Amino acid sequence: MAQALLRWHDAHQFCSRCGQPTEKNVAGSKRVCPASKSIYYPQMAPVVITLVSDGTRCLLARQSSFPKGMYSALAGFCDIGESVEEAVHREVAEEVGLEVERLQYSASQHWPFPNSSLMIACHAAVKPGHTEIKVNLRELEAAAWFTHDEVVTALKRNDPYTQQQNGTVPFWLPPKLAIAHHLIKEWVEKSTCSTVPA
Ligand SMILES: NC(=O)C1=CN([C@@H]2O[C@H](COP(=O)(O)OP(=O)(O)OC[C@H]3O[C@@H](n4cnc5c(N)ncnc54)[C@H](O)[C@@H]3O)[C@@H](O)[C@H]2O)C=CC1
Repeated sequence: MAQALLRWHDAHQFCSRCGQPTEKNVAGSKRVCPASKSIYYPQMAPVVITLVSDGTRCLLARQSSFPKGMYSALAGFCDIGESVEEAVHREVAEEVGLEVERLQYSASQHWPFPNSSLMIACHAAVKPGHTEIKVNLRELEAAAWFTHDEVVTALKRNDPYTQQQNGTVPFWLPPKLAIAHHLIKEWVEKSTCSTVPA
């Protein structure tokens, strides 16, 4: 978190109104422009991350920039004016063409990479009978439904690169520090898909 704050100070040394240098306050919680009197506060971008389930399987996806074999839950930045619920519906529809319902908040996390984001993690159920994935190839490389057993096995893979066979890295999941890991583990442990209220 400290690094994220230092990066923000570094990138906000000048006033965007008048171009004059800004000054950091003693606590480092804001910057002030002595010329225009403008005050600048560190910013965090809200991001929704959603684990979609069809009752027995969960949907995981990967971007081409991810390490080989790694799949995660669907994530995306909230647009201005959007609620968390609206962002979840829009992101899932945009990325995999599915409609979701019964959203359930799970947890949140500050994520400093590449800039400060507030990750808001939710579970959601796909509309019954409408599970066909249409991968948006501008955003994702692949997306698929994974069974409970497949996810349990993947969670146990700490170092997938040592387990590769014929040069193929097996399916693996984000590390423990990522909220995506928490969301997936929660789904496995509590069978969240079946406990989401009807
Ligand atoms: N902690 C975790 O478990 C996870 C964290 N993440 C983080 O969530 C964030 C969003 O994930 P993705 O959509 O996959 O990221 P992404 O990096 O693929 O960004 C998608 C698009 O959003 C745009 N964008 C970048 N910053 C923005 C901002 N502040 N506001 C609005 N749009 C912005 C970019 O131009 C890009 O086209 C990333 O920062 C990623 O690192 C993603 C998955 C898991």
